[in-house]
Amino acid sequence: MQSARWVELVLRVPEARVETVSDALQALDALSVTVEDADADTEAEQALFGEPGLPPPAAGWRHSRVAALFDTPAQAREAAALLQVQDFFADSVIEGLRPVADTDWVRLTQSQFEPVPITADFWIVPSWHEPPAGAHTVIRLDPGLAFGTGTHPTTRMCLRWIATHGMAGRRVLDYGCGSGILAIAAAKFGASAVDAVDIDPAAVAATQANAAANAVNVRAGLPEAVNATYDVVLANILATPLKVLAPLLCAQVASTGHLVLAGILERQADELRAAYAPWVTLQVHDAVDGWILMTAQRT
Ligand SMILES: C[S@@+](CC[C@H](N)C(=O)[O-])C[C@H]1O[C@@H](n2cnc3c(N)ncnc32)[C@H](O)[C@@H]1O
Repeated sequence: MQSARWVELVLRVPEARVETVSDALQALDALSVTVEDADADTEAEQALFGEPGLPPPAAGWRHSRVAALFDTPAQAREAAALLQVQDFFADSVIEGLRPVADTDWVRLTQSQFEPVPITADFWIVPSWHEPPAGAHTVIRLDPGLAFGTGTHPTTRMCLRWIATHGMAGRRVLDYGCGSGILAIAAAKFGASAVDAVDIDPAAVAATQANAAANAVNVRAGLPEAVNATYDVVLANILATPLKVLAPLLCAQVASTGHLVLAGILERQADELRAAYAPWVTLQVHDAVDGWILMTAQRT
């Protein structure tokens, strides 16, 4: 059994008061203050993020659960008593105190990232795990700043496509590379040259580091760096940017080359097909958890 190391004071606070209450908790010597959606997983839950390029539907949650960490229960109770007599606290509620165990945070985080199977013998394996028996192709990847640890269905579908479509000798472009996972997979499966680009410089740096850690050759850079055509162009972004990028991505697919698109929801298949129709005929190749993989081959 782990003993309680700290205590958390938990409050329910309306949107307009979150900043004031958080500031007051800091002033009352809280070690940390965290804010989450108090209505999460209920009918009252509201999305805060819109589609890319569109404004968010709301600036903040209607009600927040504010949790302030204190060293001792006495400090937490004293903070609660002081807050309760403030005018700005009138429409907030004290939900209670809860003990916080002294956890091994590194181990806890690591335990949430297990090896991910893509096919029977192709696995994504965090550096602190031994590769499973029978894993002939392994990408070593730790959760980091960039998207793409192999756990998201869109990434897994792209990886499965790469693993089952013979990359040997092919020139591959990973457009929107994130962690570089697709580029690294293409290189591991024998691609002769792999370029990876992203608008986010942190993703470019992550791709370079991850490629080096996996001992593969990937040329990573910003999108402006691309001026060639490829046998395979992979882009796991989202439907809206994919539609905008249609002419550019199609221009990068060589004759008889493949275009592989992910980040698309099932209901968006027709819009994507229409956006790419002037150049290629997209087809749904795979589907996982409401996401689809769309592919096309240039003639
Ligand atoms: C969903 S992540 C995919 C990462 C990785 N390729 C994977 O499959 O897991 C999308 C990436 O595309 C990048 N991105 C978004 N819009 C882009 C654009 N217009 N041009 C290039 N990269 C873009 C983002 O910065 C992000 O790293």
